[in-house]
Amino acid sequence: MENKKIAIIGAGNMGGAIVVGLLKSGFIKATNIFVSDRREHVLEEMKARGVNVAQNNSEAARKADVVITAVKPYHIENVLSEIKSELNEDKILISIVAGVGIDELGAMAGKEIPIFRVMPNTAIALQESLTCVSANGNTHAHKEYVMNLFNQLGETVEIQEELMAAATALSSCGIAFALRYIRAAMQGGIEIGFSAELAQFITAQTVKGATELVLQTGHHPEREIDKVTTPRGVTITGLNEMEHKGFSSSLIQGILASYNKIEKDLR
Ligand SMILES: NC(=O)C1=CN([C@@H]2O[C@H](COP(=O)(O)OP(=O)(O)OC[C@H]3O[C@@H](n4cnc5c(N)ncnc54)[C@H](OP(=O)(O)O)[C@@H]3O)[C@@H](O)[C@H]2O)C=CC1
Ligand SMILES: O=C(O)[C@@H]1CCC=N1
Repeated sequence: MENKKIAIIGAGNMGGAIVVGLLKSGFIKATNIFVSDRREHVLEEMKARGVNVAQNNSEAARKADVVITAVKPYHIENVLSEIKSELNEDKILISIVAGVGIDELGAMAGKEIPIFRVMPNTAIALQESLTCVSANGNTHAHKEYVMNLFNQLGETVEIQEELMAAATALSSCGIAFALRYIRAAMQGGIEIGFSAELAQFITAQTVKGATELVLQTGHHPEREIDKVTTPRGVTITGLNEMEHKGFSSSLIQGILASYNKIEKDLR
C-alpha cells in the first residue's frame, strides 16, 4: 500500500469515481485521501466512504503529496490560484481537466512543479478506465508512481500531450458513445420482443463479449465480424442496412465533433 497522501479537488462525477476506484483497489487507505468540493452533499457522500473532507481546497492541497484537480475547465484557474502557495517541486499535480494544457496549468500554478495531465473515463470507479497520461519535464522522479497509481484503476497509456484532445474524445467521451450504442440496441431488442431488463442484460453481455474478442485476440474487428456474417445470412443484412443509414460515418463524425470542440476551447 502506498503511503503518499492524495487530495482530490472536485469530487463530482470523475473525482468521486476516482475515490471509489482507489478505495476498491486497496492502493491507499481512506484516511490518506483528502477531498474538497463546494457541494455539501458531495462531501457528505465522501465522508460516508471514510475519506477526509477538507475545509477548503488549500487545506486539501496542504495535507497531500499528490493533488488531483477534477473541476470543470472553467473552474481550474480559480482552483489553482487558491492552492498554488501549497504546491512545490516535491508535490505532484495531476489534472484531469479536459482541454487545459500542461503549460497553461504551470502558468496558473505560477511555478515549476511536476505536472501530469491525465485523461481517464468514468469506468475508473470499477478499476476499468482507459487512462492516458502525459507529463512535463519535471516529472521523472514521479512517473513510476503515477503510472502505478492509474494502473490500479484500469489500463494506462503514456502519450504525447498533443494527443490529449484525441484521447479525451476517444476514451473519456467514448464511454458515453458506447453506452448510446447499448441503449439503441436495447431499443431494437425491445421492439422485437424482449423486456427492457432482458434486452439490457443481453446487449451488455454481448458488447462485453465483442470487447473481449478484440482485447484477447488482438484481431481487427472486421476479422471477428467475418466469422458472424454468414453469406446471404441475417447479420450482413442488418449490418449493411446500418451502414446505409450512416452508422460508421455518424460515429466518426461524432468523435471528430467532440475532438474539434476540445481543440476550440472548453472554457
Ligand atoms: N465526466 C467525465 O466523464 C470526464 C471528465 N473529465 C474532466 O474532469 C473534470 C470534472 O468533470 P466532472 O467530474 O464531470 O464534473 P463535476 O461537475 O461532476 O465535478 C466537479 C466538482 O467540482 C466542484 N467544484 C467546482 N468549483 C470548485 C471549486 N472552486 N472548489 C472545489 N470544488 C469545486 C463542482 O461543484 P459545482 O457543481 O458547484 O460546480 C463539482 O462538484 C472536467 O474538467 C472534465 O473535463 C475528464 C474525463 C472524463
Ligand atoms: O464532456 C466533457 O466535456 C467531459 C470531458 C470528457 C468527458 N466528459
